[in-house]
Amino acid sequence: MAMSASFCPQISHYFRGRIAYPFSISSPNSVSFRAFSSQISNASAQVNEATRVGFLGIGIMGSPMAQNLIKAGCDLTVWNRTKSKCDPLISLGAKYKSSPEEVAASCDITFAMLADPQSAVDVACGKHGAANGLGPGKGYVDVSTVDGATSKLISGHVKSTGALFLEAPVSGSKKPAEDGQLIFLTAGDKDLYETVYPFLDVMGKSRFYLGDVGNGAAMKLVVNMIMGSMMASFSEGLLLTEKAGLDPKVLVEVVSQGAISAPMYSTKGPSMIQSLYPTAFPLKHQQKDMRLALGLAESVSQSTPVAAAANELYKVAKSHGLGDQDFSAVIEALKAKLQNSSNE
Ligand SMILES: NC(=O)C1=CN([C@@H]2O[C@H](COP(=O)(O)OP(=O)(O)OC[C@H]3O[C@@H](n4cnc5c(N)ncnc54)[C@H](OP(=O)(O)O)[C@@H]3O)[C@@H](O)[C@H]2O)C=CC1
Ligand SMILES: O=CC(=O)O
Repeated sequence: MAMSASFCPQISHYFRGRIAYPFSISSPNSVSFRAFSSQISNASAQVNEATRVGFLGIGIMGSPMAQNLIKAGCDLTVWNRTKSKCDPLISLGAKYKSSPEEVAASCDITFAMLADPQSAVDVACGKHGAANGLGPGKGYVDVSTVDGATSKLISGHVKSTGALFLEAPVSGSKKPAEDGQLIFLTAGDKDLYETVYPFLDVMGKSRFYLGDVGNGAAMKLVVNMIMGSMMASFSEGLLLTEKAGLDPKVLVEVVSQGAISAPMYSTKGPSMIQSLYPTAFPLKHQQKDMRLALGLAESVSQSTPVAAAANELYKVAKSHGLGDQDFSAVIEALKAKLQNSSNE
């Protein structure tokens, strides 16, 4: 889907003290909407403390996001499949309910941060799922990374109750989640976007409103497709440096000073050199995102050979039991390939 965007800072305007940039995006496939981007500061984020907020899915991302909502003074109710992960939040003042349905029934706005499409659908639409507790005047905000079709399915269930729906996947990992520095890629009910943006501002540093449900999911998948390919390529570079008799630590330094510098190389490179992969973004989720991004590309008949090759590496890494390690462990799949070819 070839898109053209015109970015017009000269018509930027202040939006409740935050810098906001409206800009138009049109696509030959008939998508035409006004995207809205806003850069924000957590310090100025003001939440309505009377709003009852729910949070479903207390994993690597959900836990710090929920913690930031509590710190901002939110009346927060949490649920997680594995209840023990809620305990630290309960000790910080969160309430607990024993099903997504009960959380949604007792809250005005419910956020969900689930692993993948299946869990996002189960939690929203399954037995005792959130949709059973939703109704007019309520909102459901799914911040999980899923594909557009899944998001539309969840939206349909939510909206059939009379509630509003917003998809809002995030770019940014464990540390940005802890620091309230996530980037929200939202789409769906604009009224709900207007209601929840103060809560997004507590958890993030910027937000984009991208129009119809599916556009936020698609943007997130494109970003993660690029990220997955970058990490696979960086892994090849680290191993090639070593094979060529050079110091990979110097490669990390050289890369950090040039045009291809990216925080991910500087933060993950040193531990990758030591074969350490402390989990910030689980490899199984990166492979899920590559798979969903390839599905998106297929749906618009775009060839993505680089991402397809990278996806194969993530699949190999997963098959070696590395799914719960950080996605930088993809380098181990390349090491295994090198080992196999040197044995031949
Ligand atoms: N980690 C990262 O850097 C980032 C992750 N994301 C995306 O955010 C989402 C969450 O990621 P993250 O927090 O890292 O992942 P985790 O694996 O740490 O957490 C996943 C969450 O989903 C829950 N879950 C999984 N399966 C089910 C199920 N069948 N029914 C109910 N709940 C289920 C887990 O519950 P339980 O605790 O019981 O297992 C847990 O709360 C993913 O979509 C990921 O792609 C987006 C940006 C960055
Ligand atoms: O989805 C992962 C991220 O770092 O963003």
